[in-house]
Amino acid sequence: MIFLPRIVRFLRLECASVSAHLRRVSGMSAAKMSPSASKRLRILVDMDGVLADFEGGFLKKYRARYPDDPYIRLEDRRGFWVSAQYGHLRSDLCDKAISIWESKNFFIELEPLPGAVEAVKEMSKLKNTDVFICTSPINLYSHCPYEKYAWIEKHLGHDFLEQVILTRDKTVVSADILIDDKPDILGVEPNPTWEHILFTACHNKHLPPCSIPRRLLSWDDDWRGILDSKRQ
Ligand SMILES: Cc1cn([C@H]2C[C@H](OP(=O)(O)O)[C@@H](CO)O2)c(=O)[nH]c1=O
Ligand SMILES: [Mg+2]
Repeated sequence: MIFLPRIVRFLRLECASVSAHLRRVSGMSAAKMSPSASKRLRILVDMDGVLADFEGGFLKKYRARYPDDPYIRLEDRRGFWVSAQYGHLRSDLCDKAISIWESKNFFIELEPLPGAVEAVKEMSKLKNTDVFICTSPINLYSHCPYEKYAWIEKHLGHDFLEQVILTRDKTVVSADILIDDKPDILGVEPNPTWEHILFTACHNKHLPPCSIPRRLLSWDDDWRGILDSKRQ
């Protein structure tokens, strides 16, 4: 009986060194291997342009509805607001562009961006990691908020509905990271708690590096490394 505490201590030390060894050989993140060793992270993941292909879905439906009007190829997109660039092309095209995302079924029918669903599912399973979808609805609320929830249920599962934050002002939400394709995320809070990671999209890929935050080029890029860098 007197040896029991020693045996327990020995086993604890052995477990710790085996775990450190496994981490070294597998290259696994600290979060996954050792929950107590790393900081808990709260991650906000934007929806349109990060999980759902807003730009691709828009162009497809715009061309189908207005086949005789000019359009902007995805490689020629500049600036976050689609309607602004269409309005510059020809003034009546601004309203035509808006009519696309104000239509029923626009948001629910958006395709997931490559790797997005897999990445968010994996991220949400990491130890010490809370993942929320943080998305802004359009003000015409007849379809968009409902369809955003329906999209999340369809692609990420019913349980993910617990993780949804609908807000027009992301600066008031507190988190460690916000992954978002909008270059300027402004609101009433001048100093949001999160670091903005700019998710590359057709409309922002030409911005000069000095004017923007850290980037995630796609879901194939090293999002795990970005999370780990915030746990230190
Ligand atoms: C009007 C417009 C909206 N959106 C997206 C951004 C918002 O979603 P999200 O916050 O998930 O990125 C939503 C409402 O503005 O539609 C664009 O991405 N480009 C546009 O031009
Ligand atoms: Mg977005």
